[in-house]
Amino acid sequence: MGIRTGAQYIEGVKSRQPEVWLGGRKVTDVYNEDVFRQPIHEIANLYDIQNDPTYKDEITYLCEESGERYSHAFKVPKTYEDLKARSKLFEIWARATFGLMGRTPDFLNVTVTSMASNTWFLDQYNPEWSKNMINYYEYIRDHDLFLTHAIINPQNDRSKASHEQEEDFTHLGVVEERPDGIIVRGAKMLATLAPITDEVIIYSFPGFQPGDEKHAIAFALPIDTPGLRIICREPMQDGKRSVFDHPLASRYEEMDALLVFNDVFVPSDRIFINQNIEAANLLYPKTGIGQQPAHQSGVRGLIKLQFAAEVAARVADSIGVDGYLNVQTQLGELMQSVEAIRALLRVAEYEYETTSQGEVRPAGLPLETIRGMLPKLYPRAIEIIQTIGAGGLLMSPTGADFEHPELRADVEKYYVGREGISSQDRVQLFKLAWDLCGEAFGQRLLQYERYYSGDPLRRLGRFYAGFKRQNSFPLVDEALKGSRDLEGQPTI
Ligand SMILES: Cc1cc2nc3c(=O)[nH]c(=O)nc-3n(C[C@H](O)[C@H](O)[C@H](O)COP(=O)(O)OP(=O)(O)OC[C@H]3O[C@@H](n4cnc5c(N)ncnc54)[C@H](O)[C@@H]3O)c2cc1C
Repeated sequence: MGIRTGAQYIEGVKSRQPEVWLGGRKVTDVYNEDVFRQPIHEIANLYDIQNDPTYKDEITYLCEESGERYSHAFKVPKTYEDLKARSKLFEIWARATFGLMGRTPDFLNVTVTSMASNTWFLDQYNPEWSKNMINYYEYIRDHDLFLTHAIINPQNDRSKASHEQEEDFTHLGVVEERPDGIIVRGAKMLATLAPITDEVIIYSFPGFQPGDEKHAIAFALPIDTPGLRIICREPMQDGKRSVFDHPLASRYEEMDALLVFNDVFVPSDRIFINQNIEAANLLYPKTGIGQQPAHQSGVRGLIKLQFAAEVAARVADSIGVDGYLNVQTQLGELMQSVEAIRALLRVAEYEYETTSQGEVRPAGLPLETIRGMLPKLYPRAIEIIQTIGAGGLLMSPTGADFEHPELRADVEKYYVGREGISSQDRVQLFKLAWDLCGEAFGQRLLQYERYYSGDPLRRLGRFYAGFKRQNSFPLVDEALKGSRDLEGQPTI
């Protein structure tokens, strides 16, 4: 089939009935649920963009083998040009949501592509798993499917391994093996956008310990598989708020969910790892699924940071405070943050690495540096918007106030900005800023940037340990050599 349109994606959503729970109620019609409707249309827009003649050739490619056109997210990069083409896809899609939707289809499409192009890894354990992975990649590529993933165990007792949790199968695991598959029970988190996706893929961050065998699994299923329950977090908006009052929250809410598997059957051909601790722990580091999707996260994160920086600058300008040195230094700091991330991305792409299989990956060090820096730079950007907008962020009237004949003159007079900025312009801008920096919606966006790719603290610790393994700090050796006399003896 090749690339889908937005209408085809929506058709898919309408054709399914996943078990979705929202605020204590079972959702019977996902498409017509207020909270999901707009996000569904935002995702549909992405599929339409890839069919738009302006972008089509840039962000999709024609596969010589099948004669079909696929998204660049499904292409295994073999050259620098392939990486750049993929980067363009990430950028165009991220711009369409201002980087505010993190788990757009490209993220997991790249992840599965990376797993499938490194099946040498699964081959070592079981060639069937490897074959399943390749077939699954082809299936989601050919049908252009949208996946969610849940790779974290629920946050119960983090000081204990999966098999040590108070109750058996709190963490997802295999309860029964059958000739044609496995039955799984337990929970996994944190599946962003799950209710409006086509499929779910389950794998794990490394961390399984001896005794965790039954939990060490990886597989994929249709999102409406019987027994799979999706428990949504409390929505950040009700889906009915006006676009004028909540220009971002009303459009880009990415629902997050806990997945509960109530004795769910996983057919043999959808199993990628079955009860193998070593394979489950090494899948992440060995198959490039840290590095390749981090390319998408880096590009998307850059757009989001750039958006926040622009909002801060426009807020400052609109009320005439960007001539003050303290405001200028905050805005300057933000612009430099954006430039730093942009530069890191370019280095990651330019200094790409080629695997022994000939797959090209953006360089790991600069990508991981982005992952380390964004959890600090993005919250700082939000703090700067809060500081510059100050009390005005809380003072905006509503769209209904503008429309009321008795109030109209007041709201048009008392909410104007600097000369040339009308009341409505200023209020709209401040509402946009408040969605980003004040609303629960904005707080989730911040939490996303901190945690979307795991705990940033432990990542940073691992980054240093890895750096030390590969670097011997030769400059210090060189400097120490200088403190020796001409015969090479240490000087005192
Ligand atoms: C908005 C959002 C969207 C997300 N979307 C997805 C998604 O689509 N799919 C998905 O699979 N995941 C998703 N994630 C989950 C994300 O992967 C996890 O939040 C992340 O891995 C951190 O795990 P945790 O939240 O369970 O925190 P925990 O691991 O429980 O950490 C809690 C605290 O304890 C500390 N801590 C815990 N264990 C240790 C330890 N061993 N050593 C030292 N300190 C420790 C941490 O530093 C942290 O301060 C999302 C997260 C967020 C916030």
